[in-house]
Amino acid sequence: MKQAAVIGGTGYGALELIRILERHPYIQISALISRSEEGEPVADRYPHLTTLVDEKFTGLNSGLLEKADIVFFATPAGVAKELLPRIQKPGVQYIDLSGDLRIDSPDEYEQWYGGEAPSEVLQKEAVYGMPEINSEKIKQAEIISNPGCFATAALLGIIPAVVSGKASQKDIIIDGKTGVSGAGRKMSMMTHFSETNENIKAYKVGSHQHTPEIEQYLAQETAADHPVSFQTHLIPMTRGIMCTCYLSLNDPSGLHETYQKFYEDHPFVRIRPEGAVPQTKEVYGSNYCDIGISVDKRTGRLLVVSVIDNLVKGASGQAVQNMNLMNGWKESEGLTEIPLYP
Ligand SMILES: NC(=O)C1=CN([C@@H]2O[C@H](COP(=O)(O)OP(=O)(O)OC[C@H]3O[C@@H](n4cnc5c(N)ncnc54)[C@H](OP(=O)(O)O)[C@@H]3O)[C@@H](O)[C@H]2O)C=CC1
Ligand SMILES: CC(=O)N[C@@H](CCC(=O)OP(=O)(O)O)C(=O)O
Repeated sequence: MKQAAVIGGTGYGALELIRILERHPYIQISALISRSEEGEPVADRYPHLTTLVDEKFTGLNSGLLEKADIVFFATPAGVAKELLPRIQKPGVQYIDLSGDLRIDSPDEYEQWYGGEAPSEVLQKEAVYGMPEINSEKIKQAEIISNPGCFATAALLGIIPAVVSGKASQKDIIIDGKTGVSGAGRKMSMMTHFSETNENIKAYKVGSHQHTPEIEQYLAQETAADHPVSFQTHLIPMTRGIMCTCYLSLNDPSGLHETYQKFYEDHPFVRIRPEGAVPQTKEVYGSNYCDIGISVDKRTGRLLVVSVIDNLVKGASGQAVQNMNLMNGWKESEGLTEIPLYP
């Protein structure tokens, strides 16, 4: 049994971690750390956890953090890069759900995230936690930089076609759509019911922070560097991300087999039958990324539709998948939840 602590205890990512970790066979939660609800019984604040979670939220300095073998940062960008070096202890594993450690170039970090880039030492120590492309490095890592939610759906959708050379890495278009829980629990006009209900809006036009992440890890897989066009839209639903990706085809033969082969050893990526496209509801509450591919013969383009639950495969589920690999446990331990339907 290992002890896990979660920092940022009252956010959606943390609450999703609690949901998964409470049923994980090798994990005991030793600390749920909150600045805003310190001392409060978790289940009083979040009644869906009644009779399931006995712990209280604690402060950062309660002493409980020191007992943890694994520390999750479910905090906004800017927190882990400051706090992690202050609490870091040898032998403890750290998994950051934020974007702090995902971008190699300090200039790019500052351009897309704002604020000062993390220290080079910390950034270099962190391994990008996308098990489908990086599992060997994850197994050796002590610090994991958990991928962004859109970046997860987009990269898993695009990589097999581009790495195999079946589609071009140039001129890729990614149309991303997300439910409102992607914005976290904090109040904002962006996610106000009246502003989102019966509405669709494009946001962060030309400035989404996952753009350099998608470009960087695509480049790492192919050794070629090309910009992508990436645009996000807010949809009136709670959970779910869909990335519809448009790529120019080089060779349409054997595409479906290429995708199946690429993910044959990866339990959380499911390739739909040829021509079929997945919907966000079909992965709701689960750690799956479902991918559908279709060839548009008229335009010579490949259409890839990739869906995830932003809080599971897009955040906390993928974080637990990484934790499993880091500890030599079965990759799917604690993550076998079947999607909720309808
Ligand atoms: N929501 C999603 O779908 C996804 C989120 N992420 C990333 O995961 C992280 C957590 O996201 P999410 O849970 O949605 O965010 P929330 O805004 O819901 O929660 C973040 C929590 O962090 C704590 N917090 C807020 N500000 C600070 C601060 N300045 N210092 C320390 N703690 C702070 C708060 O908890 P408390 O008051 O209890 O301390 C807050 O509830 C973010 O970096 C987010 O970008 C990544 C992928 C998907
Ligand atoms: C609706 C909404 O605002 N979604 C967020 C999701 C990304 C996120 O959570 O941020 P990280 O970069 O830390 O992963 C966004 O588009 O920025």
